[in-house]
Amino acid sequence: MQQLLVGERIVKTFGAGDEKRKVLDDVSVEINAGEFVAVMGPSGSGKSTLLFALSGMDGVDSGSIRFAGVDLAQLNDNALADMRRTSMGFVFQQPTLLKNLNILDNIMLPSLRKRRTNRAQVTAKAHMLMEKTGLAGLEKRDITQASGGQLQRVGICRALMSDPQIIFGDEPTGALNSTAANEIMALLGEIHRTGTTIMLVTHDARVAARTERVLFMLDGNIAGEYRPGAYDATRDDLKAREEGLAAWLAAMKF
Ligand SMILES: Nc1ncnc2c1ncn2[C@@H]1O[C@H](COP(=O)(O)OP(=O)(O)OP(=O)(O)O)[C@@H](O)[C@H]1O
Repeated sequence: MQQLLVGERIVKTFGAGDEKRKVLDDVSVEINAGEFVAVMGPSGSGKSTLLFALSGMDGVDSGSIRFAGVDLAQLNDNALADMRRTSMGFVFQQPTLLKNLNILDNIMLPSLRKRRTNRAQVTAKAHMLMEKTGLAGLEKRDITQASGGQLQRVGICRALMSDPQIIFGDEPTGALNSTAANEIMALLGEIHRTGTTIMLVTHDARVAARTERVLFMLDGNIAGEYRPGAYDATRDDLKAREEGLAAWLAAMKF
């Protein structure tokens, strides 16, 4: 399989003097094109920091990050922002949406900010994504009137507008009840099946069990990895995957 994202010997510290803390401590990681990866680990182990570093949202002290063969350190701020906008999608625990815009406009907004935008094409694409993600009919709905699961779908549609090669998710199901979380994971599974690479930080073993590879972070490094199996798991073997992952996490003392 072809590598899409490669982090080598990443070190990242926060603070200074006595407060100085190495949050990423010589982390190396490779993500292949088309993979579905979860990052788990105790609170404060560096999961979000790793995600931010790999996506170029935050700089690192040392080490290298290559995305699609491009060393992020070689890009200036504009080129890096461009790469994030065109090739990466981001889904957070709570999507940052504008309250004075309806669902459709929230999905379209980042795409309309780009130069040389064809509004009709952007609108058609937003409608297509809303259809695919079960939001059809809610175009004009005020976002204050949408459920948590619907808002997360809006965030996912927005992330998909640029046809990203990779989607980074930081606890994308963290604010949802289990039904909505399952629906969002099913949706991410469908997106993955179309070839999009996905990397999710999650505390939820049921979420991680639906991915192909689970990285376990401890004290700023990857302490181990587990493969629940190929993604196209049936409902029947999901339970077995969850049990297998739970046993592995217990062995990792999580
Ligand atoms: N901007 C920052 N400035 C200072 N310290 C930070 C900053 N961002 C993160 N940290 C610290 O780095 C450590 C790792 O944070 P990070 O958010 O990566 O952990 P995490 O594993 O994602 O945790 P959680 O599961 O609680 O979200 C924590 O101790 C955190 O307080």
